[in-house]
Parts: sequence; structure tokens; C-alpha cells
Amino acid sequence: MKYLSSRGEAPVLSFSDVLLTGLAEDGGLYVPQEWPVLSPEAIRGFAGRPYPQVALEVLTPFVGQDISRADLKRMVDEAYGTFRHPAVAPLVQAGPRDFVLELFHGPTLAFKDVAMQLLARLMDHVLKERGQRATIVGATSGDTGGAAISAFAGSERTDVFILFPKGRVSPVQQRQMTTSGAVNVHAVALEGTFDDCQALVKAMFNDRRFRKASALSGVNSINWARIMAQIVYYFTAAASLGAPDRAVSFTVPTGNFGDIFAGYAAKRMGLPVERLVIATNDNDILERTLVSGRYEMRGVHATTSPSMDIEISSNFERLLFEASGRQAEEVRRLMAQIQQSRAFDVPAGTLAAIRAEFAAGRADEKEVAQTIGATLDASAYLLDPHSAIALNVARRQEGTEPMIALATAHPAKFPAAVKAACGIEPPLPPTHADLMERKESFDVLPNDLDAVERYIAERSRAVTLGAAA
Ligand SMILES: Cc1ncc(COP(=O)(O)O)c(C=O)c1O
Ligand SMILES: N[C@@H](CCOP(=O)(O)O)C(=O)O
Repeated sequence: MKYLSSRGEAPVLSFSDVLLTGLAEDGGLYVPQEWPVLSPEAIRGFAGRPYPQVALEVLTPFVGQDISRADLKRMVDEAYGTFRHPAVAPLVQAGPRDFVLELFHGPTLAFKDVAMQLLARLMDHVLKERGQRATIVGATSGDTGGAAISAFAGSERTDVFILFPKGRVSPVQQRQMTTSGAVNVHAVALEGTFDDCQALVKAMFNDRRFRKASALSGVNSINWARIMAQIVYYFTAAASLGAPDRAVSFTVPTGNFGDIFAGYAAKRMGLPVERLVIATNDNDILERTLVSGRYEMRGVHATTSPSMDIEISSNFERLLFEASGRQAEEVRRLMAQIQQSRAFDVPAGTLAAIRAEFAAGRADEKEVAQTIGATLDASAYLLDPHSAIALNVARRQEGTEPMIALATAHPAKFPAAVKAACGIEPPLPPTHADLMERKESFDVLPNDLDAVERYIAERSRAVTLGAAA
């Protein structure tokens, strides 16, 4: 399997190269050259099978010959062995038509673990084979950072630098990033928003000299392997409800568009998905785009679902590429426009293609709190604010097919918001018992590319030892 950039001006790469490359050299995002298609029999056979077995089948065509099946199987088994639930991603019925897909049973209590636990193993494997080291940079609105730190802590071949927006993540999220104690981990509170953090990460990748000198790699969903690993749970969930003989829909709480793009990928691979519903919080740029056809930034503001306080939705670029019929030139033009004028109009054909597959809805702060309270009253089930957005928007969709709302975080990650909504403060699981007592270690940096690059260059062992050491 080969991969090409959404902007069409970067080298075509194999899986292992895409894994280590992160952002394409032309600033674009890698997608598979063609979508592998799974047969109806294969999909039917996923029902009731252990999650790691399904993962192996879904991932193999993307990995191709780059990693042996035995090695991939070992890494998949290890990755999903870290989850607290034997099903990894269990499905819970929440109403006659509604289901909740619980994605928060991993080490850091958010869906990011599903991909990150595998990504860390894949990267270590490829780096070891090549005798290389890497400097990993990541931007987080709260969950990617903790998941990456948990997955990479202690890794001998990587140094990990995570930028989080100062004062805009929950205390649990912050402590998951700042208390690892691992020497290869550096948590940075940036004076800015998540969009600023992500812009700095992309700027570091676009700085060729710095990128080469530090052997830069990325763990955000700019990295194709993140999306790839997230495709699996769309298959397990749908197959358990009768796919491919029955179509299902998914509602996905959306920020950077990585998770829902994984659902789109599953559909391209043959999964019968009726509709993919984008659920947003008050930062509703994607919902507005679907309605008006105009992607227009208005400034991001803090909500009780901080992980979705995002306005520059990175993976929307992958969708523009696909929905335009892979017109890289169109994607380049739109991305240049957003840089210049903070807005672009989605061309008519591309918009029609998006609207044919996606719907969108928004839940405001009042609706999020109401959904948490009402769900607890009706079924003694505690939602986190992000998952509440998904369920709220899911319930407003028409249709008769099963609707699966993705529950992306454990309620204990956001205890203040959950308590304000329903009066119950969810306790952290025993794995996190001493989290709030652990000693924190992090640095505060200004929103300044030079300052961040200097900070990384001074600390990365890939820089001091040479990328191939
Ligand atoms: C808990 C939670 N829910 C939803 C999202 C949105 O997912 P995505 O950025 O893939 O759209 C995030 C952040 O990515 C998150 O951390
Ligand atoms: N919500 C995310 C934002 C980054 O998303 P990613 O999927 O691109 O890593 C977070 O929690 O950090």
C-alpha cells in the first residue's frame, strides 16, 4: 500500500515512511492511494470476534508488506491488552434505536488510547528496525497529549513534546500529561488555544531544517496511522448490530475530524454506513460549514467539552480531498485561502458530495448538561460532556437504522462539568487513584515558533545524538 498527500506535491510513501513522516512535506495529509475493500463475508465474520483479531484484519491491507503479520499481531495484542474492558470498545444500548460505543476503557480514559497504544508500538518497531530515533511533537486540547505520554513514556527511541493550551484543559487531563515522571516526556503549557498549538506543530513540520535536524514525527491525527487504528471500532460496532446485512449510522463528537474521518474510511472499505453525523459543541464551525457551505473561523471559546474547542479542524482537509474527487489543486487553493482570510467556500460539487454522506448537529452548553442529567435519571448511565454531545445530536436524527453515538471520554476526566450537570462527581478508576497527588512537571512557553523550536532542540536526544543514532 502506498500513500499520497492531499496537496499532491509530496513524495508517495509506503506505510512505514508515512508512519514516521507525520505531515506531508507539502503541508498536506497522507491518505491511502486506494481504499482496500473488505468483502461482506469478512465483515459478517467480525461479529463476536475478539477486538484484536478484527483489528489485525482491518489493518493488514494498510500496513502491506512493511511489517510482518506476526509482528503486527503481537503489537495489536499488546496494545489492546492494556484496556480495562475485555471487549476493548463495548457497545451499550441507550434507547430503542440508540447505542453508545464506549471508547474510554484504555489507560488514559479517552478514545485516543485506541490508536495511540498501537501507534507507539508501531513507531518503536520501525525506529528499531531502522536504527533511528525520533522527536515526537503533538498538540492537544487535552486527550491526545495524555494518551501519547502514556503510550510513549520510557520509550528509548523517542523524545515526546506535547503542547497543551494553558488553563484550557481539565485538571485530570493536565495531570495525565504532567505527572508521568518519564525522562523522554516534556509537557508544555502554551500561552494560546489548541489551534495555536496545532499551528505550531504544523509550522515545525514545515520548517525543513528543523524537521530534518530533529527527525520530527507526529502523533496527532495528521499521522495516517492514528486514523487507521480508529477505523477498527466502526467495523466491530456495526458488525455486532448486523452489518453488512443491516446499515447503521454513527454520531461522532467532532473537533479535529480524525475520528469521523475514520468512520468515512470504514464506509469506503465496504461498511454499510447510512449516515455519519458530525456533533459539535458551541465551537460549531463544521456544523455551519455543512449548512452554509462556508468554512469560516470566528474565534474559539472555552466550553465544558474542552477537547472539542477547536476551530481549525485538521482532517477536514482529508475529506475535502476525497469529496472533491482527489483534486489536490483544489485542496491547495482552499488551504491557502484559510491561511489568508480565515475562511473559504467549499466548491459546489465537493459540498454536495459531503452532504450526501454527512449530517451535522450542535449541542450547546445547556443541552449538554441536560443530556447528562436526563441520561442519568433514565438509565443510571453517566456520560462525559463530549459523549453527551454525541448522544444529544444522535437522538435528533431521523431514520430507523441503529444509531451509534461514540462515547469518547470517561466522565471522571471532567468531574466538575459532570457534577454541575447532575450532582454526581464521578470517581477516577483505581488505575488513577493517586493522580491528583502526584508531583507535576511542565514548562510554560509563549505562542512563538522560535521559542518552541529552541526548547525542543535543547532537549531532544534525536538532535544531540543525530537522527540515526
Ligand atoms: C473526548 C474527545 N471527544 C471528541 C474529540 C474530537 O475528536 P476528533 O478530533 O477526532 O474530531 C476529542 C478530541 O479529539 C476528544 O478528546
Ligand atoms: N481533541 C484532541 C485534539 C487533537 O486531535 P488529534 O486527533 O489530531 O490528535 C485532543 O484531545 O488533543
